[in-house]
Amino acid sequence: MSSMTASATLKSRVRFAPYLQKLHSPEECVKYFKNNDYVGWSGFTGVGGPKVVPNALAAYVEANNLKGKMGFNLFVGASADVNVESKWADLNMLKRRAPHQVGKPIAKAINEGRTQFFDKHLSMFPQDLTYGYYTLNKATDTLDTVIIEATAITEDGHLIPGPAVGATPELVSMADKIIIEVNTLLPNCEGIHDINMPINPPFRQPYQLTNPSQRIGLPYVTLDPSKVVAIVESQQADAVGKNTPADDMSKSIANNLIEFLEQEVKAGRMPENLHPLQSGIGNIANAVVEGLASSNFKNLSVWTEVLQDSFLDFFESGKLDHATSTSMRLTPEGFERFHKNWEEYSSKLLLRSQVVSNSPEIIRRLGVIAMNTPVEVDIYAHANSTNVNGSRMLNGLGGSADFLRNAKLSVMHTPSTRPTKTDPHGITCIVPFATHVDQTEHDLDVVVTEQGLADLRGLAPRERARVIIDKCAHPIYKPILLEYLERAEFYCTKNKSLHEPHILRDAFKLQANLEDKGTMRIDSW
Ligand SMILES: CC(=O)SCCNC(=O)CCNC(=O)[C@H](O)C(C)(C)COP(=O)(O)OP(=O)(O)OC[C@H]1O[C@@H](n2cnc3c(N)ncnc32)[C@H](O)[C@@H]1OP(=O)(O)O
Repeated sequence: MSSMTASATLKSRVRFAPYLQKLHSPEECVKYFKNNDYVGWSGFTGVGGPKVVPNALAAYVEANNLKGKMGFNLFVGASADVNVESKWADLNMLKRRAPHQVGKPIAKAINEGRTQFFDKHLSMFPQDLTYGYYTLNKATDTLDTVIIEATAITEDGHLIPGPAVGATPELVSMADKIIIEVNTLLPNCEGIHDINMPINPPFRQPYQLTNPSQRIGLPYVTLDPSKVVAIVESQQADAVGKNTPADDMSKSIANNLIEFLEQEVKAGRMPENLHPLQSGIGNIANAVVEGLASSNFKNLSVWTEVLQDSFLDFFESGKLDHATSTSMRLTPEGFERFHKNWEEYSSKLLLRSQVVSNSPEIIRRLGVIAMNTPVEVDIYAHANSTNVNGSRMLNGLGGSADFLRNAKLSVMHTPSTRPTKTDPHGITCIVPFATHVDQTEHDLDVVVTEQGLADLRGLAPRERARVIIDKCAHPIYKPILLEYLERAEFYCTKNKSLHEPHILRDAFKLQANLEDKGTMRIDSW
C-alpha cells in the first residue's frame, strides 16, 4: 500500500476508485523491475510516453552504479521522449529496442553496438508483439511490465490516452504488470481517440472504414484492472523541440510537388480535394504541409501517423476538413494552441492505434498520397530511409514503407545534396546504387528535390534513371551520374544484362569517396 495521497486533479481524472488504492511515487515503482526485463512504453514520435517512472529507474541505476548491470528489452510503438530514452541509452539500459527511435544518444548506442535495435514496419510491430514474436526466448510471450501515460481513467478502469495511441492497445494486452502514469499537466484528452483492440487471425474482421473521419472503435483503451500495479501522477511535459522553419530548399520541394498535384487534378487522375494525405517526419515534410495549407486545394483530408504544428495552420487555413493520425507531435506552443481551440480541432481529428493508422488495407482503400524523406534515392528509384552508407542507423523506417508501399501516389522528397564538413554539396542524395534499400523501385512513383520532380510511373529502369538524373540530381552530380549510367549500359550491353545496368565494382564509388575524402564529388570514374 502506498503512502501517497492523490491530488484533487488526479482524483478527478481517475474515475475508477480501486486504482486510488494503488498510488505510488515514481521511485516506489523501481521495485517492479529487474535486469533483462521485457518492458513496454506507450508513446509515438516522442509524445504520449511515460516519463517519471523511466526517469526514476535511470536515477536508481545511476545512484547504485548499475550502469551496464541493469538493462531492459524496450518496446515502444515508435520513438519515445528523447530526453527520457537518451538517459537510458547513456546508462546502457537499452539492451534491445524496437521498432523506431529518434535521438542521437540512442542512435549512438545502436551504432556502437551497445543496443540491439531491430527496425520494423510500424503497422506490423504491434501485431508481431501480440503473435509472441518478440518474446520467443521468454517462458511466457508477455511483457514483464508496461508503463503507459494516460490523461484519465474511465469508470471501468480503462485508459484515456493523451497525444498518442501508438501500440498502447497491444502493449497492455501483452502485459503481465501495468503501471499507469496519469499526466495531470495535460488536459483530459477524452473524445479524440478511436481505438481498436487487437484481434489476431483467424478471428480478425475487416475495418469497416471508408473515410478518415469515421469512428470504428472505442474512445478508450480497454485493459484488465487486475494487471494494474501502480498509478503514478506525472506533471512532466513531452520534450518536443521547435520545428526548423522551412528554408528555400524545402519550399522549392513543396512547390514542385504541389504543382504536380495540381496537374494530376487537371488530368482527372485526382479529385479536386485530392485523396487523404500522409506526411512523414522532418523539415521537408513540414514545408510540404505548410505549402498545402497556402495552396488552392480545399476540403482536404489527412490519413497519417504523426501530426506536427504545421497541421494546426493547415486546420486554421480552413482547407483541412479532417485528420486521422496515431500521434500529435506538437511543441509546447502547439499544444497550447490546440487546447485553446479544443472544440475546433477535436471535431476534426481522430487518434487511432498505429495498426489502424498504418494499415496497408486502409491506406490502399482510401487512395492515400504518401510523402516521405529518405537518406538517399538511387537512379533506379530504390530508396534508403535509414542507414547512412549502408551501416549507420539514423532513426528507422518508421511507417514510411507502410504508406509508400500501399499509397495511390508514393512520393519521396529529398534535398538533391547535403553538406559535409568540407563541401557544401559533399553528399548527393541521388546516387548510383542505394547503400541500403527499404523502399524499392516497385513502390515509388515520384521523386522530387529542389531541382525538380521525376514522374516515374510506367517507366522502365533505364528510362527512370534518365528522368531522375535530369530532373532531380544537383547540377554538380548530373554529369557524374549520367556517365555512370552510360558506362553501365555499355558494360551491360556486352554481358546482355541491360534491364537495370550496374557496374558493381564502381556502384559505391561516390560513398567510398565520401569516406576517404569527405565528399562524393569524384574526380573521375
Ligand atoms: C514515425 C514515422 O515513421 S513518421 C513517417 C515517416 N518516417 C520516415 O520516413 C522514417 C525515415 N526518415 C527519417 O528518419 C528522416 O526523414 C531522415 C533522417 C531521413 C531525414 O530527416 P530530416 O529531418 O528530413 O532531415 P535532416 O536534414 O534533419 O537529417 C537528419 C539527419 O540525417 C542525416 N542524413 C540525412 N541524409 C543523409 C545522407 N544521405 N548522408 C549522411 N547523413 C544524412 C543528416 O545529416 C542529419 O544528421 P544530423 O542530425 O547529425 O545533422
